[in-house]
Amino acid sequence: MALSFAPPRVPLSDEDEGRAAVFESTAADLVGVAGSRRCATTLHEISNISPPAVALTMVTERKEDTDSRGSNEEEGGTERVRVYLRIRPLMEVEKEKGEEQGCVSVQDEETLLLRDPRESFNSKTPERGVSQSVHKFTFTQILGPDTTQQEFFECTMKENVRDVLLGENRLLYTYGVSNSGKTYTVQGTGREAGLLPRALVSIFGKLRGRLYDALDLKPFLCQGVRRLNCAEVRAEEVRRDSLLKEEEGSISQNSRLRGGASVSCDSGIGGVSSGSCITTQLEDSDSVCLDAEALSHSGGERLEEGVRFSVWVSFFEIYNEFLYDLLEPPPTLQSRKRTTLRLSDDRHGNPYVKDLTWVQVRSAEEAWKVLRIGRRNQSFASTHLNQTSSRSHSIFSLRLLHINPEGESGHSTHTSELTVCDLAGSERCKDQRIGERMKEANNINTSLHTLGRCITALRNNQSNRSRLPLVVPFRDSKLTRVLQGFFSGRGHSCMVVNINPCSSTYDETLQALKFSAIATQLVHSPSSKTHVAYIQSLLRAHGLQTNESAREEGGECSQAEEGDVTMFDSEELMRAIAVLKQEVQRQREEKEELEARVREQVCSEMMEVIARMENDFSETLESERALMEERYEDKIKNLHKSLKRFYAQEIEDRDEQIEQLAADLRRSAEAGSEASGALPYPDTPRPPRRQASSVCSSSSSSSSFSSFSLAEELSRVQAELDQCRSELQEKTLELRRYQGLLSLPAPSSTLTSAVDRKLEEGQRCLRQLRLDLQGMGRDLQYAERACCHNTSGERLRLLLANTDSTLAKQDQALGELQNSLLLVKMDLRKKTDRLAQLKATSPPRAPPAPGTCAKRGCGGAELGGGENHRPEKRPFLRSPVKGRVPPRNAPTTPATPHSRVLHSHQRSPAPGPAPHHKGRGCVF
Ligand SMILES: Nc1ncnc2c1ncn2[C@@H]1O[C@H](COP(=O)(O)OP(=O)(O)OP(=O)(O)O)[C@@H](O)[C@H]1O
Repeated sequence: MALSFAPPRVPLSDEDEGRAAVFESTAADLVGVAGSRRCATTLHEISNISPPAVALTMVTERKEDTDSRGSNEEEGGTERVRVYLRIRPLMEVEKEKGEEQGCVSVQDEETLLLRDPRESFNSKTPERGVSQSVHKFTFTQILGPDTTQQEFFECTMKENVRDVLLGENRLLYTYGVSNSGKTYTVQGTGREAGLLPRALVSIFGKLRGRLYDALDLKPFLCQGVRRLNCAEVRAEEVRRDSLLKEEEGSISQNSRLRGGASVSCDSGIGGVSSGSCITTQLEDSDSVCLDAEALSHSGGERLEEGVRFSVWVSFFEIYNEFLYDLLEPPPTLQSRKRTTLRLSDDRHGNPYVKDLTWVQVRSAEEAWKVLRIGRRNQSFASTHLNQTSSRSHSIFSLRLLHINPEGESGHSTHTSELTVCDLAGSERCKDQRIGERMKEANNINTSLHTLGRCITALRNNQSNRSRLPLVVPFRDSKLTRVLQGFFSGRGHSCMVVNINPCSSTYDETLQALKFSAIATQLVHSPSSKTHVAYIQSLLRAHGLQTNESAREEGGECSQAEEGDVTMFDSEELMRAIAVLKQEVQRQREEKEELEARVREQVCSEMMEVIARMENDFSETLESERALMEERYEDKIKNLHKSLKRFYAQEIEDRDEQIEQLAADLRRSAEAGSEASGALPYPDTPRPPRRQASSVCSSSSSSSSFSSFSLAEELSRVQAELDQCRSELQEKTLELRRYQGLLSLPAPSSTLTSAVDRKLEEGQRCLRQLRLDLQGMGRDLQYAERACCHNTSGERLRLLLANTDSTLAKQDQALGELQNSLLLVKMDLRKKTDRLAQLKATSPPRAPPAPGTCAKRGCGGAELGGGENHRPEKRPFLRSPVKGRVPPRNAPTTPATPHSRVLHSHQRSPAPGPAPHHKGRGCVF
């Protein structure tokens, strides 16, 4: 087994450290809570109001005191609970069993490392997914297996003894797994006396010559009873009994146990003889060897002159949640049942054991004998872990009565107490197979668990002062009730954790250490004495004077610093309560104000944060928007470019077509001029206007009317117009030919002039049409631009309306043109009639010369002939909008292509190939 204070002899190799996780189960980091600024501030505030009560009836060497406490003193005067760890050595038997697996190693004086052994429950059920883990614990001090009892006493108990002599209350309790050495630590064996006998020797060594004569105690008790609590009153009774029956037995007159049991105290053996080592022989098999001289002179404190002491001891156990007085005689055969004791609260609310026997002792030996008697009555049993396992929690208490018979205010008293608690060892219930042992184990574990809960709750209350304090479950077990006072400000506690390094009890050891890790975080509760000074200062601050302060002013020595609230009479207490209520009210108001301020600040900060967030958000949005805009600009540009390209191509194609048509036109015109008798109608088939407009209408019925269809329509219209123009030109030429052929009489010249007028009108209309077409071209370009820049339907609709109106105008112009042509036709018919009349009246003419239009009846004979009389049967010019000339009396309805589509529910004719017009026989 490797255990030392130097760097651990079983160090973790690099490899190990890499593999094994270290769980810091200690409060090393949280220890700061104890000395945290908040805690320190709180206590500092209290100490401002109420300066710490200066001790007692003793003059102490404070410097040394402070030095010796060293780092345990936290800032602000708060002291951390001291937790010592003692590791017992492995026994030979245990070594033979292979219990030594190096699971316990000491890193330094304060740090312990536990590494899971192979067979431990912890390694089988990995914690946080780590199969083998190392646990780290920190303690006030770690004492290894080589530590002697004397060293351990010096380290742990000596300070407690000094404090008790100074008038403080102290508790030392041992905690650990069964068979870990708790009883050995407290009581010791053979020459290895434990803490308790050493403490007794130390105390009595200090009190040598200062013990109060028991017979003289009576007047003091009468005077000082006001200052004693119930337990002390009980002690007084014991004392009285003892005095009344002093002649009984061989026990010395002031050493009598209640209930008849007596301790035979042979002063010849037990006397504290100066100088050498003494041995108190209690039983043949048991002896304790103490260096009394060394112990009695080990402290640096100096007792105050004139103060005398009276020492009382008690010893009881908590077995299966029942309290038994260990100084009571064991049950006889007749009365097998042990008497149980009850717990009560004194008038200050402090629990005490009712009817407990207190024995006044005058020497360490007497006290030790009392302890040994009690130990005889204690419950021990053999378990699988320990041959003499304690089955109960045993509590040994020593009370010091500080008496100052020559004090200025008469007999002043003060009580201090040293309690040493040897807790029963925790163990696994399943290991106990006997019913009684199992029950004991259950009760032991339950009470230890409650102790753990109390310490955890205390720790939480100390570390989270802003929250509502948790209820500390002291009442859940007898053990915690008995020890309650030491955790609530009546005194300080100190814990000794015992462990054995056996691997078989590793899991229990780990649990015990985890519990102790919580205890290391505890801070001692402020002394209840400070309440007295606090109340006094409060009353003084409110201009109220207590009797105590009046006495002080009268030159009397104050006892307030030593006393508790009982030193105030009821009136003073009522005043103090009223003042405290006011104080509570004031603090509540302050708190509310503070809360309101904090809320306001939080609100304003939140608003700022929200405003900042809003700004950031809007900036982000803005940048996003700019980015999007940029992106869409690019997209629009690209679209614009591609549209431009597309329409440029379209326009190019159209221009080509126009050029082609123009070329065709020129060719046909040339052909027409060459062959004057040729038919005046062009052969080029032309899609009917109506169909074109229907196609246009059908395309316009689509909601996504595109400019492409407009362009198509436009090109189609343009083609038609070109065709019309060419036909018109042809007809004009034909007319001129007719004019040339006819030598009209004078009255006919008026007719021809009218025809000319009409023709001019037709030409004007054509010009107008051309202009409209140009306008449409412009609109088309504008539409293209609109498509590139703004594709909104509204603008398209506007363009469409413009185009429609242009088309309507065009239709109208065409209609007018048609009318004009009809008039021309009528005139021509009249002319023909006139010619026929003229022919009939005039002499026959010579046959027409070759080359004239005999084929088409251009000659006079033909003109009057019936078979070739087609001109009057057919229209002179096909209407570009077939059937679109409304009847004269037809109602005026919107007739634009777009409006037709919008206002009509008739299906548009399906777009198809333009019907081929068969010659000039087409009827409009
Ligand atoms: N520091 C030590 N040095 C030598 N032996 C020790 C030490 N500590 C304990 N032992 C021995 O270990 C054995 C068990 O010790 P002890 O009875 O004190 O354990 P325990 O914790 O009180 O057990 P239980 O809780 O069951 O009562 C005893 O034989 C004791 O002498």
